[in-house]
Amino acid sequence: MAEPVRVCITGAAGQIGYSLVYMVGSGAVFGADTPVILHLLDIAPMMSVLNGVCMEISDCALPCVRDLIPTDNPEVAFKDIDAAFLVGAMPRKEGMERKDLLAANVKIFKVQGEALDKFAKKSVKVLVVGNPANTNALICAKYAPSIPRENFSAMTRLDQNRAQAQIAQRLGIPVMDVKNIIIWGNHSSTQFPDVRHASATVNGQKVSVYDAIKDDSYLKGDFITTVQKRGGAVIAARRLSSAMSAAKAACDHMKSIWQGTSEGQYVSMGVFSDGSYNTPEGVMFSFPVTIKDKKWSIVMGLPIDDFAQGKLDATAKELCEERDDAIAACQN
Ligand SMILES: NC(=O)C1=CN([C@@H]2O[C@H](COP(=O)(O)OP(=O)(O)OC[C@H]3O[C@@H](n4cnc5c(N)ncnc54)[C@H](O)[C@@H]3O)[C@@H](O)[C@H]2O)C=CC1
Ligand SMILES: O=C([O-])CC(=O)C(=O)O
Repeated sequence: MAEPVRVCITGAAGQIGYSLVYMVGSGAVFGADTPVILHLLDIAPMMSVLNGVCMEISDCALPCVRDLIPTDNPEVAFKDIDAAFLVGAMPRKEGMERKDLLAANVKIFKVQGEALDKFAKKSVKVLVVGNPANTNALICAKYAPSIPRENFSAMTRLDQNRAQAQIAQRLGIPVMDVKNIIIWGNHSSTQFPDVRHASATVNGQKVSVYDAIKDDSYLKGDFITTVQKRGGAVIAARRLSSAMSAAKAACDHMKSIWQGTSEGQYVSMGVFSDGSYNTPEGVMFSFPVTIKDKKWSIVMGLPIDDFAQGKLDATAKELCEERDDAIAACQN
């Protein structure tokens, strides 16, 4: 068996945590032959619930789980970790936008950035899930200056999965036959789910999604708004935000980092913008990326038409506003 990977999951006593701890423990992310030591962080009042989660994980008798470390102490949670899923944060309720969570959540990511800086391995890969995810990831990285900023990313994989599922359902094909849908920008209702470069395999033939769907007004209208508003639709239906699908997407995201992307395929994640595609440098912008040896590269050279450029500009503007609000909130 390989060397154990130390993995921290924050908010481990919460909704997403309940699915995520199991999925990571089952070997779905780091591989069925890789043992994991799970560092599970939550706040002090949740320790009894967290102990219950640990009892259940133990009762699952998962071969990959080498050890469980439940704690309310960030030093213990982040000590020498290789990977972190930063989930612990307040979820939104009906009627809120994700950015309404900024004031409540951003300081958590400041404190956790400082703790990662002190205690985690410098090679740690940090995935931020807690909302507003892009801006929380930016703040977390800012307060962890000794860790390369490329090691931080924000989750838009749930949006990618949602978009892929919508297209597959519309075409009546399996989800795996839809490839390379892109989520640009913020994990918010300004995100741009883009199928212009995506392909679908229909009746054994690989064609562009545009040619397969043959409905421009759907692809530029209802498709985009359905994906943008899917989180809100789940909240309206469940009275709780997406949890199982969020945990699955977090696993997909970290697995892409750990195991790389396959030839010809890209995935979307919020990463530091270097100004590519005329986006504002330094915000955490969701781009299509390929990954090799745990390092991501933005897919370059995709043509952007006027419609797409308008969408990119709108989500970029929102990210700049969130960044400014978050930096101000951290100084109070
Ligand atoms: N990026 C994405 O695609 C998605 C993001 N989310 C976000 O994920 C976050 C968590 O969602 P749920 O699990 O549904 O919420 P939840 O309320 O069920 O669980 C959150 C857990 O985090 C804990 N927590 C709070 N402050 C903490 C801290 N400082 N350190 C450690 N743990 C802390 C809470 O005690 C709680 O157990 C929310 O912000 C939600 O909006 C949810 C779905 C998708
Ligand atoms: O919508 C929410 O607040 C939770 C979330 O981020 C999602 O489901 O995409």
